[in-house]
Amino acid sequence: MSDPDSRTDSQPTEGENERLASSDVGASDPTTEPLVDSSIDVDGSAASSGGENRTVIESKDLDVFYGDEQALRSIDIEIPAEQVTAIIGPSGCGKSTFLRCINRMNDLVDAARIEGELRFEGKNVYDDDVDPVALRRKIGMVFQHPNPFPKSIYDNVTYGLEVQGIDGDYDEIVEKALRRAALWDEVKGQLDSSGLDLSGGQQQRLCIARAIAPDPEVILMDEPASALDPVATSKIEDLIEDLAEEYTVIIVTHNMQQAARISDKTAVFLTGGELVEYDDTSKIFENPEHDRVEDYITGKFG
Ligand SMILES: Nc1ncnc2c1ncn2[C@@H]1O[C@H](COP(=O)(O)OP(=O)(O)OP(=O)(O)O)[C@@H](O)[C@H]1O
Repeated sequence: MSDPDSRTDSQPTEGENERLASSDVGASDPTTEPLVDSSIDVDGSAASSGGENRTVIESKDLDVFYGDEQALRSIDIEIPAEQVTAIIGPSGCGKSTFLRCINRMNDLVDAARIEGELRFEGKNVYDDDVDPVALRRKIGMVFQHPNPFPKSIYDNVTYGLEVQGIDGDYDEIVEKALRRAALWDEVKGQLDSSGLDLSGGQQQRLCIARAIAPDPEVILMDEPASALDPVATSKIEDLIEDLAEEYTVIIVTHNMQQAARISDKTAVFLTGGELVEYDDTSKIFENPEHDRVEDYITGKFG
């Protein structure tokens, strides 16, 4: 086991809130080493054209270590565009670690070391010429606990646009993002109110609006509903399914019913950081290939 004191949990502490929220919308983190200047060509790559089920995220032989501890082992996966992919597995199997590799959030963890490839639109995001800030504009993130800034609802949504220097009609972008996050009707008369005055479920939808305002291609969600009540959870689940019409959504969840309800594909990670099975969600839940996966799905362990 790794030293618990050296661990930065996948869930941000209060003090890390702004730092991570800045990162979820692509802001530079001044507390880390300078990031590479050049930009990833995320718009023009040949890999970005293609039909249904084109691969957006692909890992090849991906290993992740925290110090001497290996958290992920030789992960090979191809994640399709505009679908919901769920990542499930018991606590500590590396789900959040994998998610954080995709938009290089692990750069913020000093002890983390990555080997192998993690491709976005065919480009290895760990190449020297990739700018993590540009990458995070294309790959937004939503965390377990809603983490709006202590700013107005409007400013929460525009935050990522400002830090990334994105021009445009902010009023229009804010309305579109809030509509997309199924929050507009509830907040349109109070855009100047603090985001912190919203309910937990509304705060999480505000964080989703903040993540989609810069117009990403991929949205990563780390247990986005686990801190919410059943009604708020149901709204977030409906929203996730809607978002997949336009975005590629990758969600870590402990809730197997949730994975079965909302995802198209499911990846099952098991203890030791292995990806044991990855397939259509119906196949994983109805007829998995591996006994260990069946045991996990049926609650024999985990
Ligand atoms: N910042 C860190 N420093 C050191 N070890 C870490 C760090 N983050 C995660 N780990 C270790 O890596 C392994 C995988 O952790 P990770 O949080 O990715 O698992 P998980 O499947 O998301 O767990 P959970 O479901 O409990 O959130 C665990 O052994 C964990 O202790």
